[in-house]
Amino acid sequence: MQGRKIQAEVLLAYEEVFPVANGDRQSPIDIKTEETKYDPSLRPLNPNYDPASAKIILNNGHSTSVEFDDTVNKSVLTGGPLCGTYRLRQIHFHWGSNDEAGSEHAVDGMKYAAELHVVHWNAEKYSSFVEAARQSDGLAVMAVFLKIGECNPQLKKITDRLDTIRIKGKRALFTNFDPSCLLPKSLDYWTYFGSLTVPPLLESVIWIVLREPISVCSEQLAQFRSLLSTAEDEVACCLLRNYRPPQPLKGREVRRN
Ligand SMILES: CC[C@H](CNC(=O)c1ccc(S(N)(=O)=O)cc1)c1ccc2[nH]ccc2c1
Ligand SMILES: [Zn+2]
Repeated sequence: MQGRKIQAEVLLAYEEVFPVANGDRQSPIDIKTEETKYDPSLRPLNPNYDPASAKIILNNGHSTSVEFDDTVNKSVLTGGPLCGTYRLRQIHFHWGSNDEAGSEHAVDGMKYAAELHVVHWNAEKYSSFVEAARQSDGLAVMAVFLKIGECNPQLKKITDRLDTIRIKGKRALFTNFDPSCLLPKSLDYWTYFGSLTVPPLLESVIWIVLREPISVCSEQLAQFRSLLSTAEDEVACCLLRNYRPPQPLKGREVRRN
């Protein structure tokens, strides 16, 4: 019982530091497909990425990300639920300590093995990512579920580089990469208003969750788990899981195209 008491106290402290953690539009959520609403005004998604925008692959201690040059409108997302042009900033992944869980969003209570996030910001209205991250329509994140199955040859371009960035803070050149290669055939989606799923949990994200998953094999997930959450001078600790559990919907609507 002692453990539970401490855990509750830690959780309380966390919510005191990040009151928004209890906000009205927190992410991720469990998408109850029967309650989603078809919206004929939703347009097709139109990702348009230039592989030359890819710059580096990074281990930031809580995930691995590929960072893109977001100083010009070279790689953008338009269409879908979005008004205007959202500029690609980075992609990153969430996974679990085993193949049974690891995605952040769930579908009718079911979790996938992992989840890819493609992060964009509203460069039409705001002058930087950090400024956009404080606005209710500042960010647009496309989420793609990773389902256990065949090894994914496109994902291999990323998992094959993870051994060069095992330690937190490590980065390596990573260019000539178009993240569209990680998208499923169908770009059908659900969309809702939410937040970052990592502190500072800012409520500035228009979420676009693709309905069709892509494949990943156990060996590729094991490579993600072998990343370290610790820096050079610290005792090595593997990044076994980095997903936030689903948060209360608080009356929000989830629309589908
Ligand atoms: C504004 C926060 C940001 C760091 N965090 C992120 O970029 C981020 C992006 C996406 C997601 S998810 N899982 O929801 O897709 C979670 C976190 C960030 C970026 C630059 C900064 N410079 C100073 C502070 C600072 C904070
Ligand atoms: Zn994420």
